[in-house]
Amino acid sequence: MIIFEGKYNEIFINRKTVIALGTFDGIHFGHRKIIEGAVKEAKTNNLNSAVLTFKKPVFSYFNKNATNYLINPIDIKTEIISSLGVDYLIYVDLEDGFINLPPEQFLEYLKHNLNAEIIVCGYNYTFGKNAQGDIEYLKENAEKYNINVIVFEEILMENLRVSSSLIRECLLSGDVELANKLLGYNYYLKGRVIRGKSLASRLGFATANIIVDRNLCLKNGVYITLTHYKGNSYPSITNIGYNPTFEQKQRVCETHILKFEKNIYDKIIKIEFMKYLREERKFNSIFDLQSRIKKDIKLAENYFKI
Ligand SMILES: Cc1cc2nc3c(=O)[nH]c(=O)nc-3n(C[C@H](O)[C@H](O)[C@H](O)COP(=O)(O)O)c2cc1C
Ligand SMILES: Nc1ncnc2c1ncn2[C@@H]1O[C@H](COP(=O)(O)OP(=O)(O)O)[C@@H](O)[C@H]1O
Repeated sequence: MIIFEGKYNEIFINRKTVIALGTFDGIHFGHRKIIEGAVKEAKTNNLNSAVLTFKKPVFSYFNKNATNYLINPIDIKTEIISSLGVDYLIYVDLEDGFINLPPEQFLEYLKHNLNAEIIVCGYNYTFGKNAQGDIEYLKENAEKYNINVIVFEEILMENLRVSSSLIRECLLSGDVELANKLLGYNYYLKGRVIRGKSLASRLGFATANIIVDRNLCLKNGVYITLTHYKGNSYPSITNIGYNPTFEQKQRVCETHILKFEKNIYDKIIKIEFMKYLREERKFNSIFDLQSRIKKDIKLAENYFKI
């Protein structure tokens, strides 16, 4: 997969493309249908598949005070899109006027810069200045540019409409199980293990720490998780937040891997979130924190039946 990023008017693709359009935060079940649709259409018509998207949701660009808006960190978004067999991934900057393009210039851009033959999007896709462009506009006007439009209908799961905003709500309220169902995969984070406060010897539990974006829409607290390291997966327990007991400044994701004793500093780990257990709390002493973590570990052992 070739990745383009930056100013929209500096991006050019020579080959003819089928382009999936959307913000695709979460790359949930519905998003994957759209992207897989573009890949399939490209194969059938001997074209190249592309995804035109952004690194963060458009509303976070308009509302500079927005927090906790992001489902996927960017490397994970890229990884999932790549796994779907896409040829070109285009991350357009939100800062340089792209989202304010009048609808006809948007179509012109798709044709002249990105060589679009077919565009694929979801039923509620909007684009351009003040979201003036919608599916109706595309259907009526794309023909002038020799572009075919394929629209995917909404997807329901347990009578709920699968959407990024519903998944954000689930993750922010601790309902990881429902978020995982709607995503169609278990929510995960990935990162390089860094050095922390080196409290394991005092606390009795080693924790592998990775830095997380402060705007990830994942509720702070303790989770039952599955940690992947070097091709193996291990039951684990993870705290995400600011360690109020120690008044830490940085948001950290700390994982104690059960029945595991290895130095994994600087190694990449992947943490899959299975179940939210409790809020992060300020404890009066390390001893109190320690006995609560023992309880958390018991809960994880019961969950994994180990
Ligand atoms: C399962 C688990 C639960 C935790 N719960 C809390 C908590 O409620 N409050 C808190 O301040 N820190 C909590 N922590 C974080 C610990 O304070 C932190 O892991 C410890 O200070 C070690 O930090 P270090 O890895 O930087 O040395 C938890 C850690 C784990 C692994
Ligand atoms: N069961 C385990 N779970 C997580 N990390 C472990 C485990 N056993 C050993 N480690 C190692 O110990 C390190 C964490 O030790 P810790 O004293 O908590 O230090 P730090 O504060 O630097 O994270 C991890 O980064 C990892 O290399």
